[in-house]
Amino acid sequence: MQTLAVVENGSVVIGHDGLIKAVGSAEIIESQFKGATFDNVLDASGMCVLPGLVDAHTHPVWAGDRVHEFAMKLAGATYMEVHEAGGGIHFTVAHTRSATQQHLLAALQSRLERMMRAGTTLVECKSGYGLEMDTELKMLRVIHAARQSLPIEISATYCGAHAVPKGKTMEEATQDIVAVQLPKIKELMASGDLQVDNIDVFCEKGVFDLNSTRCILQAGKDMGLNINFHGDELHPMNSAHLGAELGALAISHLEEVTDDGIAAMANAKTSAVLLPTTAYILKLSPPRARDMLDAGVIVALGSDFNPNAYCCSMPMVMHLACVMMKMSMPEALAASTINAAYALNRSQTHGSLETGKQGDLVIINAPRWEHLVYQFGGHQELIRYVIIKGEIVYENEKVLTL
Ligand SMILES: N=CN[C@@H](CCC(=O)O)C(=O)O
Ligand SMILES: [Zn+2]
Repeated sequence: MQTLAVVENGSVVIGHDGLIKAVGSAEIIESQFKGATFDNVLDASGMCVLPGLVDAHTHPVWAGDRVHEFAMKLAGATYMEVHEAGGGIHFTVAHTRSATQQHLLAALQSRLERMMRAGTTLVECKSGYGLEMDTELKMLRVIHAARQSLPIEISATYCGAHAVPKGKTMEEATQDIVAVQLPKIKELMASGDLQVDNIDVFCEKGVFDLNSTRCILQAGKDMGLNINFHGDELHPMNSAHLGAELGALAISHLEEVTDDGIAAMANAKTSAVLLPTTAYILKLSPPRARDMLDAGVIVALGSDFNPNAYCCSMPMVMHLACVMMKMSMPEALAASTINAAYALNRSQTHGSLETGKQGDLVIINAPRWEHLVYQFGGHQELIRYVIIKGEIVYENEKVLTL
């Protein structure tokens, strides 16, 4: 992760199938493609071409913002105090349950477009503000519809165990998920009505304990979903051990992971999806990225976009990861591209500029790629083009000239 393969004076060729046909020295590629005709040629002289960014953790389908709770937290309330008082996830659940599918889709599309303008070309999107079958399905359908209407690529996650719904015990909620919700999702996946990739649980004191988490994740795995869950965020829960044991692809947060948990994840090749925005907003001690990297854990990053952490920008996440979690800029970029693709089981096709992979690019108007991390909040002026499968999905004519 420390050594990125930076090509000076490079070219990249993307075919009509959206895949990279060649990448490397411009001189070699020019002679290789002599006489070829191209639909479009972009002159990126003086600019940098990076792989499209991958956001490995978001909650982008919801109604009702929580700006009032931001004020409460600034005044000293903790995340769990707000949650236990019926706010937090419960507030968003009430608003999302009563929102129409159409309203949720319009909100999701505008958030995804915002992410795309910040360079994200592949994003994980969770359900989890329904906590009962109808609303969870409504959210998954909205994610499915966004996938069909926008070029940004989506990895969909069922997160019906995001909180214990009001009026149910944890055991009852677990039973409902395993015996009612997951079988229905399985049926809709089989008929092609839904495409769900991952299963998630918020494994936390006062939410889902280790046993319930195990039971839900195992049931999801049995129907072919990748395990990708919230663990060891506010309290050490042994989530890392559980994830390693179940063959989880990813565990998010991990602010409170133990040394043993880190070793178990490294051994099992379970990636850590670290979310600096959450630690920043909730004033948590930042996840121990350095210890994880030193132990050989596959570290990825995500924006954690949700009504608690309203951030759509992976460049800002990379900056925070460097400053708060002591990651280097190359590590932050690898964590937001190839490693984030790994967390979503897409590293064979996404996350780097290699022949045969998908032609997803971010082109910035700066002489060094590091500007994308360094210019905090400056991505709107820096990003010149965003390209997905060889198509320009965002073009910004107002880029700054340095
Ligand atoms: N920790 C649990 N879930 C989210 C927060 C969701 C919310 O507060 O609405 C997270 O990843 O930070
Ligand atoms: Zn989350």
